[in-house]
Amino acid sequence: MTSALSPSSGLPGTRPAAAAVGTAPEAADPSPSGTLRGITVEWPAVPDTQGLLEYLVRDDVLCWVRREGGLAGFGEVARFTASGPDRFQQAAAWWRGLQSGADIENQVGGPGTGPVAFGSFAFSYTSAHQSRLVVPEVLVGLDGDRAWLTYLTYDGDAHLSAATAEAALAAWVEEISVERSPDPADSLVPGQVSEQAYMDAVAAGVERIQAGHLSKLVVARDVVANLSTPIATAQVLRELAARYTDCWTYSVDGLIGSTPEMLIKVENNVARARVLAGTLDRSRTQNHAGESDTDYAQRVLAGSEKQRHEHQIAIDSLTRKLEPFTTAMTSHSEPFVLELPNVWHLASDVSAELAQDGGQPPSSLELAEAVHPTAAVCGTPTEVAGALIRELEQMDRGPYAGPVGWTDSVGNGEWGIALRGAVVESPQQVRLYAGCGVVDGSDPQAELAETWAKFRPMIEALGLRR
Ligand SMILES: C=C(O[C@@H]1C=C(C(=O)O)C=C[C@H]1O)C(=O)O
Repeated sequence: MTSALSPSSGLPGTRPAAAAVGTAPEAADPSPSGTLRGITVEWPAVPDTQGLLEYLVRDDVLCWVRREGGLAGFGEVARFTASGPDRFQQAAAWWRGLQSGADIENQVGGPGTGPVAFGSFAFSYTSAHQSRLVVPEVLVGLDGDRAWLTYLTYDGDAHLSAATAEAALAAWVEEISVERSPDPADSLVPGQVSEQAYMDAVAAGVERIQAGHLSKLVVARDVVANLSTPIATAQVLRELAARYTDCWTYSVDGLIGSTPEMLIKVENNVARARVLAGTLDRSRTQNHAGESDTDYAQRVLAGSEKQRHEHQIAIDSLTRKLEPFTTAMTSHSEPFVLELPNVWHLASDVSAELAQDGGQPPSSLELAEAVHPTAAVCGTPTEVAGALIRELEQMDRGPYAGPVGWTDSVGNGEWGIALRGAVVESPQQVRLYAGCGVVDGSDPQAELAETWAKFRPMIEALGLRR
């Protein structure tokens, strides 16, 4: 297990582009010097037309965006990295420590105001990948008609006001990242898990399920995009956010994507989750004459014993892990069909009142740790599935299928599951990940096809073809 801590003095606009996820963490630094100071002010200047998408202009933007709302962060005043089984607890302790000495004037209040950390956590406690929390210097937040701007600094002489916050933001967005056009020389090549290896792993998973070792397993693979010119991350994020409006578009330090699955959201003592399991590729289902798309998806997904079984396993795993933290929990009695541009999913929304243990409800980060990994991305039982994933996939998932999102200083936050995404390993190399739930009766060829449907959002946003 390792951990590293580093601050940055962060004059507005002076930091280089954020390191890609695949690179080594910055050298450990003892602690940020001085006091973290900050201000959150109302921000009436967010444009009506595209909302937060207007701020996805730099490749190093930190973001969490859905339907024009969410958070966009610039620069960096502090970061924490860790790996191993304690990565969540270490990150939570560091985050609490950072707050305890901070001097913040929060004129707005509510989730996402005051200091915010964006984060991404490795799927596995065995992963070499560094989980991280990154605290931006400037943050723009938009939630319905509430918009705010936060400016943080370790500079004891900095004047904190709406005007200086605005100037700090202006300095960051002055320099806009270049766009790129698709190039015929761009290519998509097999990653660590070839198509054949993937199908073999699915078949082996089905055998173990039939032998009674477990009831569900999620098997994933990767493909690599080799780009002839550097990726234009901001452009990719804007495309994802504009197209996948029901998803949460994320960007944390080179981990980018648009996830349809909410692991856990905490807002004022209420926790919510969106559980997905059960998938139908929309591109393969053109001919269902006489039946509407929705009826067709409803019949094939909700009407399928196999899909419902897989879905129920995923819900049970979440509710079982969430239950100890709650006083009441509700979920749809029937899953609904979530329509995305690439696929339909069977979906269930869960919401729960959080228990106030000694006056303090659990934070979003604590809950993310408690519920990760759900059966939607690992399997059931968790330990058996986790060990089998390591044995069969033979790849380090890194941050794929781990929690990605943000937390504020009072524990509100949103942690999605890092799906339908990619890791920018270098400006011209991007690794995409996708996986499928395997149960008794799963067909390796069909699961392979489903991974292509799940790669599609990133493939298209990168301007590639299969
Ligand atoms: C594992 C992924 O997706 C998960 C698996 C699903 C399934 O098998 O039906 C559906 C949604 C997600 O919970 C992925 O997108 O990589």
